[in-house]
Amino acid sequence: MPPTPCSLCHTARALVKRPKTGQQVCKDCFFEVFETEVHNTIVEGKGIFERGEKVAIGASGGKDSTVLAHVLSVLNKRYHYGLDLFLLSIDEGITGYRDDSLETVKQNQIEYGLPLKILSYNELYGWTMDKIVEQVGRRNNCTFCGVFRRQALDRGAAQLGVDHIVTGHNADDIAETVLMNIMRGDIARLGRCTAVTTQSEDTIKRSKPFKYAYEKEIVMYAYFKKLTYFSTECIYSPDDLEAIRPSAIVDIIHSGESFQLEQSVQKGMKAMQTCLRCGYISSNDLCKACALLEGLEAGLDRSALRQTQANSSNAPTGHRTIPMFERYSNVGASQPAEGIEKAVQAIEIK
Ligand SMILES: Nc1ncnc2c1ncn2[C@@H]1O[C@H](COP(=O)(O)OP(=O)(O)OP(=O)(O)O)[C@@H](O)[C@H]1O
Repeated sequence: MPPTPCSLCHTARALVKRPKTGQQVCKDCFFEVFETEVHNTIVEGKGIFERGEKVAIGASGGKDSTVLAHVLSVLNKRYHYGLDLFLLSIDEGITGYRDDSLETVKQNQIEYGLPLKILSYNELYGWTMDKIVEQVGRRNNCTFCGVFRRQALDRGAAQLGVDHIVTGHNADDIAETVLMNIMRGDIARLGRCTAVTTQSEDTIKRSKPFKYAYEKEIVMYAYFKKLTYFSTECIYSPDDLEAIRPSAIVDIIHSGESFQLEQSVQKGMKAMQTCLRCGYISSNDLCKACALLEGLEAGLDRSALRQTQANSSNAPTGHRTIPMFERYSNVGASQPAEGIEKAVQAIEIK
């Protein structure tokens, strides 16, 4: 059988079938469409960046944030965005996982020539995830990690004097979040989770340039570009987390986008304030991280999760606390794993 020609350039041999469109394309055209689609997401509407903006890339060393760092560096030069890019990594303190992935980020720092800042949970909260899991067990540890990471990224950005954080959340992640919010009936989050950029008063701007990028295509891009990334799943993630995957990813995102929040519902939603104890943005007297930390410090196990009603501005004597949040306090990278190779080979046209 003669080789299939690329459906875009019609000259080179098609090497892959795009998971997003089914088009059979050559490697160069795949790179080109992938990068152009990310650029389109970035410039759509008002655009997510402002010229000269300082932007921190949330860098975990995994495929998504590694490809994001690479593609943003490329697009920044190609389209003259004029961005000042940084890598920002949060070290959750997970032995045998984050310590290894941080080595990958350090390699990316050299490869992309971007400054890197690492901020650890230990430094910020006095707790590592290893210690938290020892105390609360594995079942609910993701709640602690998620709350702590969100705030740690904001604090790391503030220390860098950066006003904008971009993360590698992809279309599959967003589709999953849309479904979870529909199932939970969480209208407020449903409204927010499909936005490319989110920012409320006093919070650091967050954007997801990979909103429409399929996870499989991100993996393909990393594989064909031979990027250095870390491909192990978090050792504390529950086994069934990704067992159910939606197929019509973009359709789900679009259905989430079309949900409109009635004004009467919006009025009933809690107003944001700042945490009485650490000054971070919060909808309660204490932010979630301070409330969780108080439970941990009190020696509680899984019930620490329910201790979110604490509301005193003073922490109990002897408890560790989080430093005050100040926006402008301190202005101042492995081979693809076998599994990934197999996944790419499955969609490669032989
Ligand atoms: N420890 C971290 N430090 C900095 N940013 C992080 C960290 N963990 C996650 N992020 C950011 O949040 C995004 C989504 O994180 P998630 O845990 O869902 O990882 P993922 O889908 O495996 O992404 P990746 O492949 O980049 O690890 C990442 O792409 C990255 O931008």
